[in-house]
Parts: sequence; structure tokens; C-alpha cells
Amino acid sequence: MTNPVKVSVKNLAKSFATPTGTVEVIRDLTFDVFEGELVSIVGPSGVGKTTLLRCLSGLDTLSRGEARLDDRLIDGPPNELALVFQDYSRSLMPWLTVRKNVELPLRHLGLSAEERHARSDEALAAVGLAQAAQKYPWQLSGGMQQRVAIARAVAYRPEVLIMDEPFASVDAQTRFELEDLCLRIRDEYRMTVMVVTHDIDEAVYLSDRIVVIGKKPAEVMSIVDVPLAFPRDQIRTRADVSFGELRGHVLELIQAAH
Ligand SMILES: Nc1ncnc2c1ncn2[C@@H]1O[C@H](COP(=O)(O)OP(=O)(O)OP(=O)(O)O)[C@@H](O)[C@H]1O
Repeated sequence: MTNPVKVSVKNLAKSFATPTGTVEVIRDLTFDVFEGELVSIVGPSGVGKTTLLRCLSGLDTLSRGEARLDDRLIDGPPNELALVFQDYSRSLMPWLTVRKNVELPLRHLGLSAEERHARSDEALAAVGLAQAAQKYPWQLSGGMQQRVAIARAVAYRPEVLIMDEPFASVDAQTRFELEDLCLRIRDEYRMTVMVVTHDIDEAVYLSDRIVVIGKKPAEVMSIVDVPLAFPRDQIRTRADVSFGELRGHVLELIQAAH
């Protein structure tokens, strides 16, 4: 990639103070994410992936090292960044319509009501939910609710989109659709995307590169290039011999990373 570095992580370390002493979760992570890139973060359960995302989102402070967005230190939630979590049922407000949910973060941007409306229209259309604007989240399926969470991030037009196991709670078919949606909005809105996933196939399917983290406390074990052609296709890409080889390679790295 020749694009400029968008997110840079340098010797990032994170420990937590607990009643029984200090727990060192992340020892030393260093990697860059380039503008427009989609990078997956994979590693064994409990290795510190969510902790890393919380540090990058400015929700947690680092214990050592630094994280930068566009060369600026991340020391609080950056305006250029949006988050999508796995648990859509807790991220959407049940008493607000789908449209109001999508427009909620836009209030911080100082946009007029018309502009907010236009953005939510566009984002809901992008995720295929133009007809659901007046519904409430609880009237929608799980996959549709996750689409609303993605639409909310899209409407905000973040430069960086960070997602923590975003498709883990939906059925396989919906998951494929949401993966393709994620790739499409990355292209349409020229976003830089970081995704934590437990699903190795998903990591290979989505990514330009995969950062494998492992050990306790966590370190970067390997950074794997995914040279599969874009646009990706759920059937053709997954049937590619290189897809299977990459999946096997990443799986071996994760098994060695325990
Ligand atoms: N606030 C905290 N205080 C103490 N320990 C914490 C805190 N937050 C996270 N941890 C610990 O950090 C470790 C890593 O947790 P984290 O959720 O980041 O891992 P993960 O790789 O995302 O896990 P999983 O793959 O299972 O979702 C865990 O042992 C967890 O208990």
C-alpha cells in the first residue's frame, strides 16, 4: 500500500489495576493501518483484542507507548472515528425510531435537521433499510438491527470505522451480506476499517491485511497480507485455492499464539 498511514500503534501496552494487583494484558503492539485499508485483528480468546480497540477509540488510556490517528495522539474519543459493537441490542435505543437512532450521533456535528435527515436517508438506503426509518429497533430482526448500527456509523461519515465482532450474533447468510456491505461502504465512503473477528474465514474474506496478536501479555505475532482480488465474492473468493491456503496459515499462527 502506498497510501499514508491513518492509524499508527507504537509499542502500545496496557495493564489494569485490580484488587489483586496489576494485570498486564498487552505488552507490546506495533503496527500501522494505511488510509482506506481494511485490517482485521485476530488472536486467541482473551488475548486483549477488545482492550486494543478500546485504547484506539480513546475509551481507555494506554499504559505505555502511543496510538495516533493522522499523526495526532489519541488521548480521548476522536471525532473522526466511529465504533460498531457486536451487541446491537444494547447499542440501539429501543425508544427511538430507526431514523432517530441513526441521527443521534450527528447532533455532535452541528448539522441542521435537514442535513441530519439527508444523511440518515442516505445511510439507511446504503444498508438497504430505506423502508424501515419509522420502525423501532425491536420491530426488526437481529441482522436488520445490526444494519441500523452500521447505518448510524455510515451517517456519521467517520474516516476510521472500528468494529468489534460486528457480525457474530447473526445467522450465516446475514453475516455474508453484512460482510459485503462492509466492503461496499468502505469503498463508497473511502473509510479506513479495523475489525476484530473470531472467524478466520471472515478475516481473510474482508481484509487487506490481518494482524495476528497472541501470547499473554499480548504481542503482534504476525501481519499477513491478503492478496485476493477485489471486489470479493462470497462464492468465488472463498473457492479460490489461495483463500484456503491463507485460512490455514492464519489458523496455524493463531494456534501457535496461545
Ligand atoms: N477493566 C479491566 N480490568 C481488569 N482486567 C480487564 C479489564 N478489561 C479487560 N481485562 C482483561 O483483559 C484481558 C483481555 O480482555 P479482552 O476482552 O480485551 O480480550 P479479547 O481478546 O477481546 O477476548 P475475546 O476474544 O474473548 O473477546 C482479559 O483477561 C480481561 O479479563
